[in-house]
Amino acid sequence: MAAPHAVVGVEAGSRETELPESDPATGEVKRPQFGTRFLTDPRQVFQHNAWDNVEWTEEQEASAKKKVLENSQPLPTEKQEEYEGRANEYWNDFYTIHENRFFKDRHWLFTEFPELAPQCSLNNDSHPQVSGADDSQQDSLEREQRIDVAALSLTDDDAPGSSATYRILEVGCGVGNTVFPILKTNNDPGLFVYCCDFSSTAVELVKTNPEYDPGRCLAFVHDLSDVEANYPVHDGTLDVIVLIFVLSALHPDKMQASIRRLARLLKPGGVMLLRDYGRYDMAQLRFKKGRCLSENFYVRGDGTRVYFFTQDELHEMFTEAGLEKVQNLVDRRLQVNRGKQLTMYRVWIQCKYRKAPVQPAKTEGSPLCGRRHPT
Ligand SMILES: C[S@@+](CC[C@H](N)C(=O)[O-])C[C@H]1O[C@@H](n2cnc3c(N)ncnc32)[C@H](O)[C@@H]1O
Repeated sequence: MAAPHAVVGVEAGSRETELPESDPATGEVKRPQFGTRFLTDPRQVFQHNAWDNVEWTEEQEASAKKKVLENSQPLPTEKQEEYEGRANEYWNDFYTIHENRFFKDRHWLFTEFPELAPQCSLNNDSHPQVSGADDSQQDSLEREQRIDVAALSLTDDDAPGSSATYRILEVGCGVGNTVFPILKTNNDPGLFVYCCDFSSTAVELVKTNPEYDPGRCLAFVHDLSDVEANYPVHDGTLDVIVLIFVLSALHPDKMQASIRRLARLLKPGGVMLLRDYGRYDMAQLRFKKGRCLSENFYVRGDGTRVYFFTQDELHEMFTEAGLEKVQNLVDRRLQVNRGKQLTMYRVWIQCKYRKAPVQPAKTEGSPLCGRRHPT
């Protein structure tokens, strides 16, 4: 399909100015389900807010590549080190400014990732809106934070989630855009949701949310790229690990080890779910000179960083961690601001990779005729 209009730029890395209304943390726009509206007649482009599965022309791809190349001079090492060393402080500042005002009701979570609520039918009206914390919640937060989560004894039967039968971990949970819909939608009594972020401000916002239920959920501060740090779960015990727009925030050199570390936590048959930025997404093409840290890795104006993946890169990372592909797709969307007659080409990648289920133990011959089973 030919591009009906050029991508219209706003300030590089600015989340708030993306159009139409989008999530400041990820740039995604609310929509009920993916892949259902196709633009067959370019003259119709301003009839809807978004179009699915938009095909890029060769010229469009070449022009995106050129734009990225022109803008690929990396910042000096000292700057790079500063952004790496203070990464969580920049995210703390982000959440201090935005708090949880941008809570988004992500209905697509359960259509794209039914593993988040396998036994439950989706009630689209049931998701909560987030409001601020009161003083008593703040007090209980402070009490809870005195517990060092990583130091919890994993052999302790009272450890959070120890008796659960379905365990989900969300890494880089932010203010809970995924966690709270899961808690609301998945009413399996055996469910327990662990969630972490390296921004203590974000974790505080999760814990002070009125929907936070310590009987069903544990939020804790954790740096995904610190592969030596303990998680409050045993290896081989998680059913699902969720990574939504978080891997892209890590330094590319740290991604592989982080995925390998997470893969250890999955039980056989468990899945890792990812949705993240794809190569040549509008957000990448908007970055101006002086924002590139390394190939396809940039720093935004607020100090937070973002990488733009290809499907192959993610495939390699997951398979190197011992996982097998269930899904690896690219979601190309054309977002439209009808009022301003602007078009924006978005590229996201969605992956599901599974840890191999345990193979049933081989028996020697048939029990009926085997010598090991005498009657
Ligand atoms: C773009 S936001 C996405 C937040 C959330 N997943 C969502 O979709 O709303 C990226 C999140 O990853 C977190 N993050 C970045 N690097 C991290 C790391 N090394 N360990 C844990 N969390 C990290 C940030 O604090 C931020 O909350």
